Amino acid sequence: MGATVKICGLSDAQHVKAAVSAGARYLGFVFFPKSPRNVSIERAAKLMVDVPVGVAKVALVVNADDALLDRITSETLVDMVQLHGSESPERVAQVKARYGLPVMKAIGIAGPEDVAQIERYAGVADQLLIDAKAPKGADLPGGNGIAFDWRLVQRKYWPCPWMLAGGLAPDNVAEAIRLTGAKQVDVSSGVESAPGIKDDRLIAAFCAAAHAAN
Ligand SMILES: O=C(O)c1ccccc1NCC(=O)[C@H](O)[C@H](O)COP(=O)(O)O
Repeated sequence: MGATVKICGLSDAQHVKAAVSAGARYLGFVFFPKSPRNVSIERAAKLMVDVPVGVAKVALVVNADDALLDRITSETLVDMVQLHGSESPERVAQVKARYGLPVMKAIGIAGPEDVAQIERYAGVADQLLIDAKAPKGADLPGGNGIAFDWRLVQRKYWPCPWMLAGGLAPDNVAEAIRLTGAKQVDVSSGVESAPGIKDDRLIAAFCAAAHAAN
């Protein structure tokens, strides 16, 4: 059966092409200046033009205000917004209403108390990104290459689609899918040769492993 793949943190045409060729169905573009994967709106706009129909272009933001989202949504061909900060369920609803785009809300998981938070968003977000919680004091709220205990979300049911993320890589994604039952997976660091530098071969290997998993 296999899982659908999102490759996050793309910032150049070569790796966009590699992700599309490998069969990724979501491409993430990070608009967060502290990130090594940050892209300008102008650059993202150019990268999104050549993405084929059927592959979703996801704009990742962290506690973004309307001014930033107004620019991203009007100047690029973005298909979905990923909220990766401490946005409330009300903010998720506002973003959906204002831009008419589907919203994916990221939830950081470290323990059972975080899993309980998922319920607050499951009725309002179009998708959930169930990710590892960033360590205290980390510069980035995501993209840290850290896994959480997958048993915390094993065979859970939520009333909206969800994606598993956090520390996934070509050599552990099949096991993560098997254990959690995830139908969608997201990766950033695990397909990089250095922070922010994607690797075509790792992208292909990750997609192949996720697609073959059951
Ligand atoms: O990737 C980033 O640099 C980033 C920066 C700020 C907020 C979120 C970020 N990434 C979020 C993602 O969707 C990552 O793909 C996800 O956290 C998994 O990352 P990784 O563990 O590195 O595969």
